[in-house]
Amino acid sequence: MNQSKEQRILNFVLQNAVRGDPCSVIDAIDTYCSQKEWAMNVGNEKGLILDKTVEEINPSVALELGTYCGYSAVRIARLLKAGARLLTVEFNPEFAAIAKQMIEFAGVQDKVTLIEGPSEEIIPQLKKKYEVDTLDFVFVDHWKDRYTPDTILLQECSLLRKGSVLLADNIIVPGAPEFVNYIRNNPRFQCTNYPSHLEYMKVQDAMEKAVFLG
Ligand SMILES: CCNc1ncnc2c1ncn2[C@@H]1O[C@H](/C=C/CNC(=O)c2cc(-c3ccc(F)cc3)cc(O)c2O)[C@@H](O)[C@H]1O
Ligand SMILES: [Mg+2]
Repeated sequence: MNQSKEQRILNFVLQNAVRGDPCSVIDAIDTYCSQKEWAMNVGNEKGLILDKTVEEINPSVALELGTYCGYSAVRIARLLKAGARLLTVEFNPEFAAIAKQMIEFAGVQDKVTLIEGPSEEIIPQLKKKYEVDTLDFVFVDHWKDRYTPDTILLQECSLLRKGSVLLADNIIVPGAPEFVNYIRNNPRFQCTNYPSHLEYMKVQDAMEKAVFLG
């Protein structure tokens, strides 16, 4: 059975990155996906916006919706302080298996809890099953039509506190118009738009930061 693109990305990392060096893993994925096969990793340009947001917040507990191959999980986890943790949710078993290996190779597995399952099922479990009180940071990068329902679900589950920060990818491409409308017209969120480009392309994209006001 021939390999998947995600398997080819992982193989390229295993052969070209340095075990235990998250930056080499990030660079290897970006090299492969810009030169060989495009893939929907947040990439290096939007990745820098993600880095700056994570560094500004310095979260103790972070959540990612949509792990895919683990590129942004490695990006986030490498910046977390001692004792801080990232919970990342992925419902495709094949992608979860790839991401698990990617996270372990990068050496950030002690900071990352990869949870296999759909976000709508996992979010309500975070408090009791995953011992989360509230989330300091949420990176939203899964199905674009799920951004709004999951943002509402996070609020319903009392997982956001005054100052919790959401950062959403792909505001322009593929776009999340319903989410943009919801979050920018919601008085409980303070929004900031960060224009950028689609990963590995010259196409315009953007990220949206939304601070929960409590
Ligand atoms: C059902 C909702 N709940 C979910 N719970 C857990 N994991 C979920 C969920 N949804 C999706 N996922 C996973 O998140 C990932 C999906 C991400 C969706 N992202 C995109 O579609 C996307 C697409 C593009 C893109 C841009 C331009 C194109 F021409 C083509 C594609 C760029 C991006 O940066 C993207 O993030 C997958 O790994 C999927 O299995
Ligand atoms: Mg994305």
